[in-house]
Amino acid sequence: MELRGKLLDVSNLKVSFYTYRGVVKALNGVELWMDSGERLGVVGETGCGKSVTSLAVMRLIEQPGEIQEGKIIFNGRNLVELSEEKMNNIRGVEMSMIFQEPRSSLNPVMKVGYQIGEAIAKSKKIRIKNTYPEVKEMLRLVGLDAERVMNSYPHELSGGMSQRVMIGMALATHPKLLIADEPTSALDVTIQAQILELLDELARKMGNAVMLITHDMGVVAEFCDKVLVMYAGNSVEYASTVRLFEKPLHPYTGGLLQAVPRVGRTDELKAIKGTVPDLVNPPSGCRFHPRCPYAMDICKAERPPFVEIEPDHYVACYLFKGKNEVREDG
Ligand SMILES: Nc1ncnc2c1ncn2[C@@H]1O[C@H](COP(=O)(O)OP(=O)(O)OP(=O)(O)O)[C@@H](O)[C@H]1O
Repeated sequence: MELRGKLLDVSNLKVSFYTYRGVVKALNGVELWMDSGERLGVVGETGCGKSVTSLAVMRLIEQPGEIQEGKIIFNGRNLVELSEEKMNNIRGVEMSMIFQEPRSSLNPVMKVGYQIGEAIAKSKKIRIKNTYPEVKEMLRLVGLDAERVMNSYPHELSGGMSQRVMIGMALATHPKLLIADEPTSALDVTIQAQILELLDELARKMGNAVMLITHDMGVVAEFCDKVLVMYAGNSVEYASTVRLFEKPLHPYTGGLLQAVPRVGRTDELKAIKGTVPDLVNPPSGCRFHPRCPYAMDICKAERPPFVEIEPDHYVACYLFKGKNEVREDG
């Protein structure tokens, strides 16, 4: 099988959660890929499966959830098939993750320096006390007063400082991939910009790829090379950021972009009509069809495949076939 991304290539990823309400079919065949050093933005409305996708890539889906099908090829290995022991040597070493709530990922009763030291010790198989010079350097790199922060407990740090610590911890092992799940959503607006700038600078310096999960298209425009748009557990559009903003093809992407506020814009923001579907009983065929102004009979019957419409521009929509646009009323 030819890989679409040299670093990461996720295909037909299906994840379900077995709840008292029924089976939540959260991911319904997600397609996603990345090259080394690339930044991919993953966007879509709440509940579309962005977080579940990133957790699945880290193999962190827990009960009642389960990866049911698909491949996650990372650096030449299919993570779906790896033992937990092997996965443990990859997680936090070759790929790391940062979350929206930095403090919830830090251990409240351990000093920050020790926690970063632990991460480095694991990846280098050395003792924690031998990691301190590196810990200090990392804290300096993320713009913190190393001496002070090393000896602090998480509750002594502000939200922005904690996120800096998390970034330092995630990058201390020089991972090939950093997954950032809404890393700035819980922070003040001014701090958000600083954290993004820091991520940008460090990823550039260290050359790691970044998967950025966000609902903010402005952040995507600024930070990402490529964008994946998800809807109700499916990949619906993938393109370079420039191309996606210039020529969105999927009706859902069009709606998402129209919902972005822009300076100087006087027309009313058009949110996408309708609501996200219940994933216990998702719509048949294309899960977007009940909200789509262009829905045809086939959209209700069959799930559209994710196909390349023009070089490096993929869409899952029956309005487009191969390289010819066939939308008639758009
Ligand atoms: N532990 C769980 N148990 C049951 N359902 C879950 C669980 N975790 C996620 N889901 C379901 O999986 C779907 C995808 O959720 P996910 O958190 O990935 O969405 P998201 O796109 O990241 O949303 P948000 O932007 O709100 O973070 C949702 O329908 C959600 O309810």
